[in-house]
Formats: sequence, structure tokens, C-alpha cells
Amino acid sequence: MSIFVIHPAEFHAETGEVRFHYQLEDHRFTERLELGVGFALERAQSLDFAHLLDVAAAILGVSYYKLKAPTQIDLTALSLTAEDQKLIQDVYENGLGEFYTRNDLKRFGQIDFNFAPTLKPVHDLDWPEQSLVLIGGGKDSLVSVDLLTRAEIPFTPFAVNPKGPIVTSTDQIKQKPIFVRRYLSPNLFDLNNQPGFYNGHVPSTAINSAIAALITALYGYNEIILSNERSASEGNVEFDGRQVNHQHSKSFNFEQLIAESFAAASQNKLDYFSLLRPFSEVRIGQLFARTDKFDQHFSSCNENFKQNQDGPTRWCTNCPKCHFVSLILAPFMAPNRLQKIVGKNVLDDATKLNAFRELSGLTGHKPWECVGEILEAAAALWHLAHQDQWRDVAIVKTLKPELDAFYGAPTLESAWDQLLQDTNQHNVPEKYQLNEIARAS
Ligand SMILES: CC(=O)N[C@H]1[C@@H](OP(=O)(O)OP(=O)(O)OC[C@H]2O[C@@H](n3ccc(=O)[nH]c3=O)[C@H](O)[C@@H]2O)O[C@H](CO)[C@@H](O)[C@@H]1O[C@H](C)C(=O)N[C@@H](C)C(=O)N[C@@H](CCC(=O)O)C(=O)O
Ligand SMILES: Nc1ncnc2c1ncn2[C@@H]1O[C@H](COP(=O)(O)OP(=O)(O)OP(=O)(O)O)[C@@H](O)[C@H]1O
Repeated sequence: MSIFVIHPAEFHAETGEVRFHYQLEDHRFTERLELGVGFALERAQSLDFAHLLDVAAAILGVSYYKLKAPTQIDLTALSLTAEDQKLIQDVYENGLGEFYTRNDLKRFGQIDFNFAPTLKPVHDLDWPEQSLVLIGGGKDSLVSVDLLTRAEIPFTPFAVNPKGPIVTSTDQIKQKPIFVRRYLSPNLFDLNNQPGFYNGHVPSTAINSAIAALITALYGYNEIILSNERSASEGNVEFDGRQVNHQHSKSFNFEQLIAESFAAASQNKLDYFSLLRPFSEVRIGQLFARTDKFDQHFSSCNENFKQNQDGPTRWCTNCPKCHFVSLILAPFMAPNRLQKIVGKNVLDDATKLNAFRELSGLTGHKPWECVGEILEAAAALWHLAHQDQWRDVAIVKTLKPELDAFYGAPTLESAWDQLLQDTNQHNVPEKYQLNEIARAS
């Protein structure tokens, strides 16, 4: 029977390089991170940093585990708290939910996680009051950047494998960023093309967050700030008795688990939260549109972030994200501004009718992409049908009667109103509850 083994990481303080080691049957994998240099040596030698390396080793293992998805995982070489163990189980179960669904693998509740006895951490680090803001190159991170800048709250931008829109977005921020380079084990790509190995989606936000935690310990930060919206908590399909969510590691449930793990790893000093959790995607679109200063510097299209993508893509205009982001920005801007951002008015392209039907729940299921709730897309489309500047574009004109027939106008009208209301279900600390700033026009 096959077992996936997670070994402890090696950290080379002189170069700032981490090497993570994994084994699956006869295959050995080494993933590398470059964390930079310039940190205090005692931070690199601390027990707290060593513990967070173990947490990262476990989380980053998903990329290799998925090649065979065995039901046994050996983590006995790692020192993990009870909170870490809960988090890791969630990452390997729900975080890989889309992967299991699309490969028809029943793993929920079936994986035997072999942990060493629970760690009671001894703490030896201080956590200076400084925050890291994760930058993904898209509208969400930039809405956080804009809110924090308006509130005059200082922060350091942080990104893993910066390229394309991540670089052009961070260039717009005065504060110098921290960038980490990440190199997947090269033999992963060889095995991906061989028969008998699985492939599929991994929870990238969990991975980036585990890397961010290493940076906080090494360079001295006490807050990791995400820009995950409340809409990210909605699943895509039901499979094997669970709701499966492409964006699981952006969900509120995941946020709570990882926050508990980081709190236990730091005597409650390291905080992890999403600044945008109170907001829907539509509301984020509204906040984004308040300034045009990022229009030519961001992109939400994931084509930019493929491993082999070096040249600029900006907006491919054919993927669910290009469609969805156009849809939620449209209510708050004129067609020519949106066209200048995306490069094309996808809402006026009749060949994309089915794509918008899927986004708004009129057919199929919600696409496996980072898109908002089904009812959110439906309400945004319906709302556009009531705006002079949008009512006659191909997608809006054709789908308005279909939306009326499927949902009914009262449902869509009330959904739209609720999308613009902020919720209280969030873990945003008081200092960061920027309601007044978010309400200002
Ligand atoms: C950029 C992208 O969306 N990639 C997804 C795509 O992968 P593809 O094969 O088309 O290209 P690559 O990303 O270059 O991947 C090459 C192979 O490497 C594997 N891999 C990649 C990164 C990694 O951390 N581990 C890996 O094992 C990958 O499986 C390929 O074999 O399709 C894949 C399969 O569905 C996706 O897994 C790729 O997604 C990336 C991991 C990724 O970074 N995606 C984020 C943009 C993303 O999807 N974010 C989500 C949030 C999800 C969450 O729970 O946090 C979102 O925006 O909704
Ligand atoms: N390469 C990365 N390095 C660090 N953080 C990242 C990276 N990619 C995404 N993130 C962070 O992960 C979270 C989810 O990413 P997501 O793609 O939803 O956000 P975004 O890029 O800001 O906006 P959009 O939804 O428009 O793409 C965000 O907090 C984002 O900042």
C-alpha cells in the first residue's frame, strides 16, 4: 500500500533557502523556497520558526501527495500542535476537494494521518507589530491596499512568485515588498505526464499563507492580511457527502482553522484574517471602482500565473474569471472604462452566453474558478439590465428574460440589495474595521 511521507524541512540561513522533502513510493521530491536574506540569525534559529517550517512542510506536501492520493500520510517526523493537525486534515481533505471530485476519488474521512504526539510549543520569538498584506495581482488585494492607504495604516506587500500583475500592482504601492521565490520539485512535472498519476487543483491560498507565516517569524511581523471576500465560502458542487469548494482555502471556515494554528504557534501573537470578509464580490467591485489608479496595473485572470507563463497576458477574456470580474465591475463603471481595463467588452459578446449562464446558475454548475456566488452573478446581470449604459449589450439583453423566468425579479432585486450590505461574519480586528472609509464615495 502506498504511503505519502513528509520529512522535516532544511533551512539554510546563509542563503535563506528552505528545502522541503517528500516521498511517495520510490519517488522523492524536493521543493525549494527562497526567503531572502537580511533577517536576524536568532530568528532563523528559533523554535517558533522551526515549528512553522513543520506546518509549511505539511501544507506544501499537497502538490506531491495528489500524484497518487494514498490513504496514509506519515507526518511522524513533524512537531505539530493539535490546532496544526486540524488544519492539515482540512487542507488534505477539503482543500483537495475539487481534485477528488474531478478524479472521482473518495477520500473524505478515509485518510489515515499518522501524527507524532501533539506538540506543546515553547515560544522564543517576539512578534513586532507590523503587517504583511498578500498581493495576488487582482482587484481584491488592491481594494485592501486602497482601504489601508486611505486609513493611513502602514503595511508591507508580500507575494510568492511575483510576476505580471503582481509586480505591476506592487509597483503602485510605496512600501517595498517582500517577495518569495518558490520552485516546485521538477520531477512533479515529469510524473504529471505519466499514466497512473493523478493531477488537479491544489489549495493555493493555504500554500501562500504557510509561506507568509515563515516570513512573519523570520522578519518580525504579527499580522497576515488576506483579501478574501465572503462569496469565497460558497461551494461548487456536492461530492462524496460534502460541499466542494474550488476556493476552499479562501473560505471563512479555513480562515478560522489557520488563524487558530498560527495563534497556537505564537502565544496568540500572530494574527491571520481577511480584511474583505465582510464584503461580497459585488461590493468589492464597487470599492475597486472608486479609483482608477490601478486600472492599467492589475489583472484577475489566472492565465498570468501559470508556471510557464512569463510574458504578459493581463486579461485572456475567455476564462470564467475574466467574465465574472467584468460582470461585477460593470455596474460601477462605464463600458469604455471596463473595455480599457479588460481589453474587450465581454458582456457584448454573444458567443459567451453559455459562460454567463453557468456563472449565474441558469445551466451547469458554478465553474471551478475564483468566481462569486451564483445568485451574485445573477443579481449583477439583472441589475445591469436596469442601467441605460448596459441594458442593450448582448449578454444582458438576452439573459434578462431568462433570469426573470428562473429567479423572478423580487429575488434578484433583494439579492442585489443584500450584496451591497456588509456582514458581521468576519474576524477583522477592530483597528481594521474601516467601515466609514468603505462607505465614503
Ligand atoms: C495558474 C492556475 O490557475 N493554475 C491552475 C491550473 O494549472 P495549469 O496546469 O494550467 O498550470 P500551472 O499553474 O502552471 O501548473 C502546472 C502544474 O503544476 C501543478 N502545481 C502547480 C502549483 C502548485 O502549487 N502545485 C502544483 O502541483 C499543477 O497541478 C499542474 O499540474 O490547473 C491546476 C489544476 O486544476 C490548478 O491546480 C492550478 O492552480 C494553481 C495551483 C494556482 O495557483 N491557482 C490559483 C490561481 C487558484 O486557483 N486560486 C484559487 C484559490 C484556491 C484556494 O483554495 O486557495 C482561486 O483563485 O480561486
Ligand atoms: N502569488 C501570491 N502571493 C501571495 N498572495 C497571493 C498570491 N496570489 C494570491 N494571493 C492572495 O491570496 C488571496 C486570494 O487571491 P485572489 O486571486 O482571490 O485575490 P486577488 O488576486 O487580489 O483578486 P482577484 O480575485 O481579482 O484575482 C488574496 O488575499 C491574494 O492577495
